[in-house]
Amino acid sequence: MPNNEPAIHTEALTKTYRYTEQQPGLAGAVKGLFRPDRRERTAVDNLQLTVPRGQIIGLLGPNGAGKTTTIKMLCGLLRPTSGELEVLGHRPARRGYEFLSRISVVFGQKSMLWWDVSTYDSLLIHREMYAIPKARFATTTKDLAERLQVQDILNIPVRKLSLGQRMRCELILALLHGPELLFADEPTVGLDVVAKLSVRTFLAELNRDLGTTIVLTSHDMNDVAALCERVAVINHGRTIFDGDLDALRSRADAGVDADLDQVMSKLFTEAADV
Ligand SMILES: Nc1ncnc2c1ncn2[C@@H]1O[C@H](COP(=O)(O)OP(=O)(O)OP(=O)(O)O)[C@@H](O)[C@H]1O
Repeated sequence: MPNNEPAIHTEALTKTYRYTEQQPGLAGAVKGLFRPDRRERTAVDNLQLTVPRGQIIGLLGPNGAGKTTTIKMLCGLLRPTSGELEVLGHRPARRGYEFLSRISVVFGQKSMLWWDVSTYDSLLIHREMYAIPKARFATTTKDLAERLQVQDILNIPVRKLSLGQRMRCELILALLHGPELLFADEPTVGLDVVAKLSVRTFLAELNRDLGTTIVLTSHDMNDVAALCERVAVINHGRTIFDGDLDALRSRADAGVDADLDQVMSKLFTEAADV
C-alpha cells in the first residue's frame, strides 16, 4: 500500500540561537567572564514545509538565510526552539535508531569520512554501525562505486583525494545503509564542472531509480535547474517563495528563459527592501 504520509512536515518551526558576544582584546575577554553579553538570533522563523515522499526539493536562500540550521533540525542534529517537526513519522531530535537508519546527510563543507584511513575502511565502520549484512554491503558498495566512478580510489587514504573524488566517496558513505531521505547541503561546492555534473547525475538517478527523497541546498542555480522540481526560498529564516521554477521566474517578473541567478538576486533584494 502506498504511504501517503509526507517525508517531512513542519509547523511554525523555529530555531533561536543563544550566544555570547565576545568583546575584542584581553580586557574584553576578562569582562566577558564576569558580565557575558548574551544575545539571541532567530535563524529559522515559523517555517512551514511539507515535502512529499520521492520529491527533490531545493532549499535556497542567501548566505545566513537559515538553510543549514533547517537541515540540522530536520535530521536531528539540532533541537528546535519551538514548533512541530515530523520526518518520516519521527521526531528527529530523539535520534532513534530506526529514524537514523532511514535518513542520511551529506555536507559539502564538512567531511564525514575518516581523514587518515581509506574510504573503504570508513565504509566498513558504517557497515558495523548500521548492521548491514556482508552480502548487501558488497553489492551496495559495488553499485554506488560504479555509479560514481570511484572503484579505483576506494583504498586510497581520504586525505590524498581531490575534493571532487572525496565528495563522491562522501556520497557512498552517506548512502551505504539505503536511506529513504537524503539531506544534501551544498554537495557541489568547490567542485569543477566535471565533478559537479557527476554528482548531479548521480542524485537524479538516485531519486529516479530508488525514489529517494532529496532536500538539496546549493548556491549553484545550475544544480537547482537540473534537479529540483520544487524550490523553497528562505530569507532571514522565513519562507519567501515555495513552488516550481516557472512560478519562481514569474514571481520575479522574469521570462521563461531568464537567468536564475538574476531571478534569485531580484527576489533577495526585494525581500531585503520589505
Ligand atoms: N551556533 C550558532 N550560534 C549563533 N548563531 C548562529 C549559529 N549557527 C548559525 N548561526 C546564525 O544563524 C543564521 C543562519 O545560519 P545558517 O548557517 O543556517 O545559514 P545558511 O543559510 O546555511 O547560510 P550559508 O548559505 O552561508 O551556508 C546566520 O545568521 C548565522 O550567523
